[in-house]
Amino acid sequence: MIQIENVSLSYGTRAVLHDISLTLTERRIAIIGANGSGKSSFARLLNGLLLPTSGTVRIDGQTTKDNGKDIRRKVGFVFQNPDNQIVFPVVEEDLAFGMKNLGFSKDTIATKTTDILTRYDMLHLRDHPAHLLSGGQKQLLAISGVLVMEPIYLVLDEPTTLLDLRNKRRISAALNALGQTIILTTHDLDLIAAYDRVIVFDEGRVVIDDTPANAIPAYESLMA
Ligand SMILES: Nc1ncnc2c1ncn2[C@@H]1O[C@H](COP(=O)(O)OP(=O)(O)OP(=O)(O)O)[C@@H](O)[C@H]1O
Repeated sequence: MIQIENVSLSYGTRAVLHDISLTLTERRIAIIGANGSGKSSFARLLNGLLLPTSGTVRIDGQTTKDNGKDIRRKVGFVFQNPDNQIVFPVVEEDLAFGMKNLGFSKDTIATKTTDILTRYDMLHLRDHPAHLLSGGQKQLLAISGVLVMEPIYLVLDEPTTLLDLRNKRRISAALNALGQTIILTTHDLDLIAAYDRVIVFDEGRVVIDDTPANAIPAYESLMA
């Protein structure tokens, strides 16, 4: 369970999130809102990439402030642009990096690499230069690099924004098939139509928190 208790966030003197309290228990949660409404900042609070200026973010009882290492293991984070996440030149090396850091054995790393590449039809790309992958393949590699570390929660910041329709659908299907709890920010309302919960941010505040059937039309009215 993720508990956000009276969380505010400022960058210097600029306040961008204001006194947010939420308990996140559903398996599929979407965060939507206008540009600059604070979605990415909120997402980054969930795995301790950012710490609140005031208030507390608690993951299964542990605060992000005091348990950074555990939290980053539990809460995987996928950035909007996979180029910011893929750090090694070859696909296999990039997947191995996080697992090596966690102390996984060579055999485990090899098996998990084969498994995840097979799952996403990319086994033939094992020795391929990562920068030559297509946009969709890069995003799948970025997601794979997080999944092999076995997070319980997966936070994704606009995972389909840079993708064409075919790749959007591919990523959407890949996410739907996962057992993890997913929290994602997006402008892609089709992606979240079957989600359990949609939270709408406006100027750093939660203004709608409902099912997609209710929240999406309410958001569209807000933006009209
Ligand atoms: N590192 C930073 N330093 C200062 N201000 C920042 C920083 N990151 C974001 N901001 C500001 O915080 C506010 C919220 O930004 P954030 O990226 O969280 O919004 P967002 O809803 O994700 O926007 P978008 O839909 O455009 O990605 C914006 O006004 C932005 O300019």
